[in-house]
Amino acid sequence: MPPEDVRATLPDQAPPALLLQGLWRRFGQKIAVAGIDLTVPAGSFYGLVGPNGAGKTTTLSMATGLLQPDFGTVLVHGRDLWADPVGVKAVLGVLPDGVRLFDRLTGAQLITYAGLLHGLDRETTAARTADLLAALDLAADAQTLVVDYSAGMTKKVALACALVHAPRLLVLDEPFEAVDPVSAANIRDILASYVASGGTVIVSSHVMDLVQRMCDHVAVIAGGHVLAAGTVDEVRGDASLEDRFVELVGGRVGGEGLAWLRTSSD
Ligand SMILES: Nc1ncnc2c1ncn2[C@@H]1O[C@H](COP(=O)(O)OP(=O)(O)OP(=O)(O)O)[C@@H](O)[C@H]1O
Repeated sequence: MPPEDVRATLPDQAPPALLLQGLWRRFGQKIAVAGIDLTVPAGSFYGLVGPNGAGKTTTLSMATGLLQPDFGTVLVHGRDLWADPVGVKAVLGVLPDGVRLFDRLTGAQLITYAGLLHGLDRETTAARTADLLAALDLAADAQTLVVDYSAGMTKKVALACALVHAPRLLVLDEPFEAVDPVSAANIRDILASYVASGGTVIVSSHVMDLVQRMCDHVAVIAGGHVLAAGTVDEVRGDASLEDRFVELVGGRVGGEGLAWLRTSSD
């Protein structure tokens, strides 16, 4: 068979889980995101790293339907998010930064609410809520109001809400912030098995070591631009991800400043 006929018999290549094309966003005079292009392959565990104020949260907010871009397109598994936000959000799980939750509900009620909102039936929602509370070590606090949760518990219950409908793409902004090491390890296991079963995770983090160990792809962004993107090995080369990050981003200021802060007089 000639090669072109062979190609015709192959299924179309699956689109990436997330494709960002030419995303821009300005807040007043501040350009937070200045033309970001990113391809997140389906089935990847993708890290998004960058210094404070780099534009990570703004990018992820635009990628998940929380913030309208000034320009650019967002395709989730080939579907235009901003053309069909309701349809696309059905396959999307989001843990936004600085989550505002209905915190007068208990943890169990909040996860149940998220499940029902996504159209799950009551039985499935109840079973998944119990599973998630156990997996995230929240079962003992299932009947506690979320307003009385600690920062880490709040993060975990928000993650449960992002997972309850078994999305195809999970977008997590700083999921490990304020979370204790045991819970973090449990969350990493949950995410690793989710990816192994075909799901895609994109996660922002400031912890380079974690991203290097956990993710297979990474993008470094600063000043609203992508500085480097690809597999973790491609981006870091022979260095650690942390060293490569510092090399790309710069900004080390040395220890000479703040002389007034030194307590010794000599
Ligand atoms: N609602 C807003 N109004 C005005 N400026 C904003 C707003 N949101 C973000 N910015 C600005 O846009 C830039 C990018 O912010 P963003 O929160 O996306 O950064 P980030 O990479 O997530 O930072 P961090 O790592 O500190 O969380 C910053 O300069 C920030 O001050």
